[in-house]
Amino acid sequence: MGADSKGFSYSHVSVHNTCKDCWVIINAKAYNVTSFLEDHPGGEEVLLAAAGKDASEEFENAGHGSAARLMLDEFYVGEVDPSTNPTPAAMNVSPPRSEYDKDKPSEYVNKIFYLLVPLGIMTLAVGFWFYE
Ligand code: HEM
Repeated sequence: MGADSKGFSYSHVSVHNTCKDCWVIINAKAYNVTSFLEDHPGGEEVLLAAAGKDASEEFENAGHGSAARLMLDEFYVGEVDPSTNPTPAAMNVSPPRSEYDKDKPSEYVNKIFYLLVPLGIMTLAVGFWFYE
């Protein structure tokens, strides 16, 4: 199974996930970084953790500079067909909001409420004090 006109599938890349055969996907391109594991300035652990997977986000988040981006060419093995991506995140589909996120607005409203109640009581108390 190799790269056809659409490139490698995600499942093809996912089998290259060991220290002796390590590929990563960055921006829909597959890179064979096996020979680079020991030399990677960010450590081999991070590359191994991303082995066989889409590491686009991790790559961007690590703040790689132009040197790192230029190095990518050295390890390029082919395009990856985005339609074979098993995770929706990389296909730019935002995941459904979790239960936790759904609670967020009401938590915020609660906090304002807790602040407003003592403030209201204080205003009333000061009002009574002045009008007595
Ligand atoms: C083919 C892929 C990669 C190449 C060629 C590469 C190359 C480099 C290079 C040259 C640096 C030194 C700093 C710089 O020039 O920007 C670096 C740093 C770093 N890389 Fe990568 N990298 C790759 C993939 C990754 C991935 C997938 C991750 C995370 C999962 C990662 C995490 C890091 C981190 C955390 C540093 C910072 C190290 C520090 O500042 O101490 N890298 N990488």
